[in-house]
Amino acid sequence: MSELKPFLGLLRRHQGWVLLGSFLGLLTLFSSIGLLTLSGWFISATALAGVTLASAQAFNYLTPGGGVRGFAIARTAGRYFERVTTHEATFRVLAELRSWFYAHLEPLNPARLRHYRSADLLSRITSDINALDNLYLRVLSPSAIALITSLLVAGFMAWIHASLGFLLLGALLLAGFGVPWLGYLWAGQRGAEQVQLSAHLRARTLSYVQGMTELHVYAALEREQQALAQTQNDWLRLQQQMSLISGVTSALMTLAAGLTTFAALAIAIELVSSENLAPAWLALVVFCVLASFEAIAPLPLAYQYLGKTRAAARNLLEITQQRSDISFPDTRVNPPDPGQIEWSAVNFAYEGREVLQDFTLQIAAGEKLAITGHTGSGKSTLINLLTRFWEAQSGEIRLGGVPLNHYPQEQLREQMAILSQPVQLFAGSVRDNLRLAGDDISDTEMLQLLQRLGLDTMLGNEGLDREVGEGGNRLSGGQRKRLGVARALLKKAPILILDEPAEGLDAQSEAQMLEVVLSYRPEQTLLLITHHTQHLQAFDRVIRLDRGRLVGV
Ligand SMILES: Nc1ncnc2c1ncn2[C@@H]1O[C@H](COP(=O)(O)OP(=O)(O)OP(=O)(O)O)[C@@H](O)[C@H]1O
Repeated sequence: MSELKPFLGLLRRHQGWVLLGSFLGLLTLFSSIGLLTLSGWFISATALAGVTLASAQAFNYLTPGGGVRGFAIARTAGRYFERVTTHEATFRVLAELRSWFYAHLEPLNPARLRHYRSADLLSRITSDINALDNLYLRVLSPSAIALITSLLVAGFMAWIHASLGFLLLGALLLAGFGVPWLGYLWAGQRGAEQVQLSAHLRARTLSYVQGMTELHVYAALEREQQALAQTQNDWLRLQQQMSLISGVTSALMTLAAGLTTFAALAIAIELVSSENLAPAWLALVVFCVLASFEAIAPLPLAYQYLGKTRAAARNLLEITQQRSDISFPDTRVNPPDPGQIEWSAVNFAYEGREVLQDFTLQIAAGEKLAITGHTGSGKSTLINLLTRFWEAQSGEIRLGGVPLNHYPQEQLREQMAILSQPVQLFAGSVRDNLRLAGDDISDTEMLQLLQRLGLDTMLGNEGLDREVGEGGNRLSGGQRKRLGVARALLKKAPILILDEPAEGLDAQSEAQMLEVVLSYRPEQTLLLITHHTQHLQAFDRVIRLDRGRLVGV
C-alpha cells in the first residue's frame, strides 16, 4: 500500500474539506440509524400505549414525534451537505493531483518520455487520476465512518444488554472487514488489469481514428476493427467479472444484516420474556441492528476497486518519481555574443546508436547557414541537442559564447525560434497559432508576413480568424509548413532554426519562402536544415552532414 502514501499527503492539504465531509457523513448516518431506531420504538410504544385509556393518555407523543422529524430533517440536510462537501474535497484533491502530475511531467525531456505513447500519458493524467477519487470518497472516509459508527451503535446496544452489544459489534466487525477483504482478494489483479486495459483501449481507439485514412487506403480497416473489438471484449469481460464480485459481496452484506437482525430479535425476545427488556424496545433493537449495517454497506465495492486505485497510483508514481537527466540553472547569463553557436568535439548516440562523431562547427552571429545531408545523417539531432531535449555524451555546445548548460530553461528558449519537423499546429485560428510567437504581435504584422509568404489567399474572408482544424488538418501540407515558418519568423529571437521548411512546397513557393526567411530579420542567425540544394545561393555557407560528420564545409 506504500504507493498510496504520497496521495495521502496531498489529501492532508485539503484536510478542512476532507474532515468536514467525513463529519457530515457521520452525522447523516447517525440520523439515518436514529430515525429508523426511534421510529421502531415509537410505533411499538404507541401501539402498546393504546392498550388502555390511562396509558394512552399518559403517553408522551410529542417528544419522540419531534425526534423522528428532527432525524428525518437532519438526514436529508446532512446527506445534501455531505455530498456537496465530499465532492468539493474530491474535486480539490483531483485538481491538486493534476497540477502535481503535470508539474512532474513537464520537466521530463523527450528523452525520458520516449517510451510512453501520448495516449498512455493522457490516460494517466485523466482516468488514473480520476481513479484516485476512490481513495478518499470510497475508502478512507467511509471506513472511518463505519468504524466509529460500529463502535457507538454497538456501545448503545451493550447499554441495552451486553449480549446485544457483543452480537452487533462482532457482526459489524466480521462483515465490515471480512466481506470487503473477500472482495479485495477476489478482485485481485483485475483492478490493475482494468487500468492497463482501458489505457490500451484508449490508445488503440485513438490510433484507429487518427489512422482511418491509411486503414481505408490499405483495406486494413476491418482487421483493425476486429483487433479493437477484441480489446473491447476483453475489457467487457473484466467488467462482467467485477460486476459479479460486487453482486456477490453485496448479497453477502444483505445476508449478514439479515442473520444478525434475526439473532438480535431472538435475543431481544428472550430478554422481553425474562422481563429484562421493555416490550416496546423489541422493535428498537431490530431496527437499530438493521440500520447499523448501512455503515458498512459501501465498503465491499470500495475495497474491490482498491486494486484499481493502487494500480492507478503506481502508474502516476512511475512518471512522477522520474527525474529529468537534464537540469537547468536558475541564474540568467549574459551572453557576450548573442546568436553565435558552437559545437566542439560533440559525440552523441541515441541509446547506443551513434549519430554524431566528434562534431565541430561554428556559426557566427547573423550568419545564414544551410545544412544538407542524407536522411538519417543527424541533422535534426543537432536541434535536439541545441534545445537540450537530449544531452551530448561528450564535447561542448556554446550559445552566444556561453556553455549551453549555463542557461536557465526560459532564457534558452528565448534564444531560438524553431520550426520543427513535423510542424505542430494547434486547433484554433491562424491568429491563435501565430500568437504563440509572442503576445505583442499585431494583426498587421501577422497579415503582412502571411502575405509575403503567399498565405493571404488561404485566409479567405475570415482573415486571421480562419480555423486551421486539429493539428492543422484543414490546411494543405505546404500551407501548414508556411504557417509554421511564419510563426518562427514572428518570434523575436537571436537564432532562427528551420527544419525542412520547404517540404511540400513547389519550387516557386520555396524560393519565395527562402527569400522572406533570409530578409525578414537580417541580423538573426539562420540555421536551415534541408534536403533541397537549389535556391541556397544566397546563404553565407552551405555544409553537408554525412553519418554524423561534416563534409564539404
Ligand atoms: N528519438 C530517437 N531515438 C532513437 N534514434 C533516433 C531518434 N531520433 C532519431 N534517431 C536516429 O538518429 C539518426 C539521425 O536522425 P535525425 O533525425 O537526426 O536525422 P536527419 O538527418 O534529420 O534525417 P531526416 O533528413 O530524414 O530528417 C537516425 O538514424 C534516426 O533513426
